[in-house]
Amino acid sequence: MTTIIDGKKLAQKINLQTTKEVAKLKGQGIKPGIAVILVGDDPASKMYTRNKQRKAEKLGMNSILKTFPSDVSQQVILDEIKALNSDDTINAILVQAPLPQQIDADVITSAIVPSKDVDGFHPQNLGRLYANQAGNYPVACTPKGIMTILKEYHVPLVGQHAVIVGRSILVGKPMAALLLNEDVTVTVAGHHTKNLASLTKQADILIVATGVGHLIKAEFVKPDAVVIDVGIDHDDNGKLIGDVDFDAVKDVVGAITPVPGGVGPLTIATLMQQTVELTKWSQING
Ligand SMILES: NC(=O)C1=CN([C@@H]2O[C@H](COP(=O)(O)OP(=O)(O)OC[C@H]3O[C@@H](n4cnc5c(N)ncnc54)[C@H](OP(=O)(O)O)[C@@H]3O)[C@@H](O)[C@H]2O)C=CC1
Ligand SMILES: Nc1nc(=O)c2c([nH]1)NC[C@@H]1CN(c3ccc(C(=O)N[C@@H](CCC(=O)O)C(=O)O)cc3)C=[N+]21
Repeated sequence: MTTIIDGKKLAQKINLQTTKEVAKLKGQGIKPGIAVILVGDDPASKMYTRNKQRKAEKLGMNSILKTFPSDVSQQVILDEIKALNSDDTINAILVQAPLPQQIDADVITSAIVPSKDVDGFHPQNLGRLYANQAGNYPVACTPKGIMTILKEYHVPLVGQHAVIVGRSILVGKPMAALLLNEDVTVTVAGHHTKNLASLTKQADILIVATGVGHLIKAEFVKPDAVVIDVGIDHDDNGKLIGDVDFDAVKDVVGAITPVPGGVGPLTIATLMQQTVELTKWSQING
């Protein structure tokens, strides 16, 4: 029997813990705050940022959304980040990807103070993750949420082979580091990878984050593998689909995340959880 991983249920469990943490901080006169910067008017990005805002408010946090037109200059965004960096009511800053061409994502990423970098994109935070440093620092929410899934479902990690398809700073690279830090053997594939199916078929844990709808078919997976589908795409009828052909793959593998209702809800729940963590760490570090 294939386990269909219930991301919504797990997200609710995390949100409940977050609500309790927020209440505790409230007793100390502290309210966690998150700021989201959205550039342009892509409808999907708008919807996600609105969802994040609503969730933050529901959990009792401060949430502000700063929107800018798609032709905004890089300097305007940098000035906004500077203001948020020194705003004591804001503990977490997220700049929604993708950014328009005139803005250099690397410059933006490095401008966010590492202690408010809720996406874990800042080179200092990424470096600490890759070095497997002890201590408190933020990690990209989607990979961190996937680790929560793997642990909740008691997926064996040590010595297992994970194949990650996709190598972005948002998902693939931090995912690889998190798994390496847990003694998993990791292979990372991208669009140049030869014989993708023969590679993914070797995976005990297969994590796919490409944005190519239904890239992974039944012949790409090993029986009993654990399949984590990060991708968000739409089919010809506008229906939301993942990177994995769910109906074809689900009967072959041991466990699988659906889209929707898998990784997505965990990303949002982890974002909120990490906003609270950043708030607590800022109290410790002053
Ligand atoms: N559910 C959730 O919570 C989240 C979902 N997403 C979704 O996940 C997907 C990926 O996001 P993100 O990482 O930001 O995307 P990017 O576009 O930044 O990266 C996509 C990656 O996929 C690789 N890729 C593309 N096509 C292929 C292919 N045919 N075979 C193998 N590899 C391929 C690319 O390889 P190369 O580098 O070689 O070009 C690249 O590394 C998107 O659909 C996004 O919407 C993202 C974040 C959170
Ligand atoms: N700086 C930055 N950080 C991000 O984490 C980030 C980003 N930029 N840009 C875009 C991607 C995409 N992303 C998603 C989050 C939640 C769902 C989600 O909740 N999905 C629901 C479905 C929602 C629907 O119905 O469309 C689900 O899968 O169940 C999806 C995608 C975060 N991203």
